[in-house]
Amino acid sequence: MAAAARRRKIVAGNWKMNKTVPEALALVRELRGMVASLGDTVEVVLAPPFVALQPLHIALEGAPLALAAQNCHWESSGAFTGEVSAPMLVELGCAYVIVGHSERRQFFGETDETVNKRARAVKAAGMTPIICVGETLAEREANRTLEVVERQVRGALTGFEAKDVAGFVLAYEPVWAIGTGRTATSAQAQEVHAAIRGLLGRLYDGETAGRVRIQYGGSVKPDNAAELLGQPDVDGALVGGASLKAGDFAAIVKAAT
Ligand SMILES: O=C(CO)COP(=O)(O)O
Repeated sequence: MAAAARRRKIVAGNWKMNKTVPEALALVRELRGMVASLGDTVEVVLAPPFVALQPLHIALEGAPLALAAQNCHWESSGAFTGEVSAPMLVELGCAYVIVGHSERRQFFGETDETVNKRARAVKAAGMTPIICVGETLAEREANRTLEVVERQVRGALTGFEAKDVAGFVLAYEPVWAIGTGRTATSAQAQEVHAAIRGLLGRLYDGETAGRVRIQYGGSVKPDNAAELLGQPDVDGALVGGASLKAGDFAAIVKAAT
């Protein structure tokens, strides 16, 4: 597809609930040099825990590494003990916010509706949502993968216009591949990515569908990244475990160049 050439690959490290602030700073010190030497053909994003955002924002000044938060609330302020809002994250230098990660859907009651509300708050604050979708093993085995993923994409994008969506990042993360070492094959990933892009074409238009970047996530490692990232509709990776080691993460970024 001609549009693929216009999509700059995006590799993001989702650190989940890992790394204290000193550990986060140490990892970034190692990563900075490794990633800088790879040029700017790939956009590189780090999603540390909330508490490390401010220190990393300072540490990353001038570095070609963007920051993402792992979640945010949909209200901009108020009586929501323990929550963090989108305007607060902008202040800390976040360009992206991950919304709807399967761990949040599984453990924290996230629904298609709340994912949509969070994505709206992210957009309203001037950041870009990285919207996660993906089926469970039971859903895949019941041949419901595309139905589930399409429902999640439609739900997350409710109320958005084409001009908003064109800049969004979606992440296809099959739940059975997350943290299991069991990666989707490149063919399985490409099938779902192409289906998502087809849906975007139906919901909006071909131009918009051609611009949305769709990451794959789920046990992406240095030894499988090139194969996955070589698929025509795979525009990057959302990396969990392997993003906690500078050498592994840099190798995955390199595979995207
Ligand atoms: O959930 C993920 C990224 O958001 C993937 O995690 P792993 O790379 O550890 O499988």
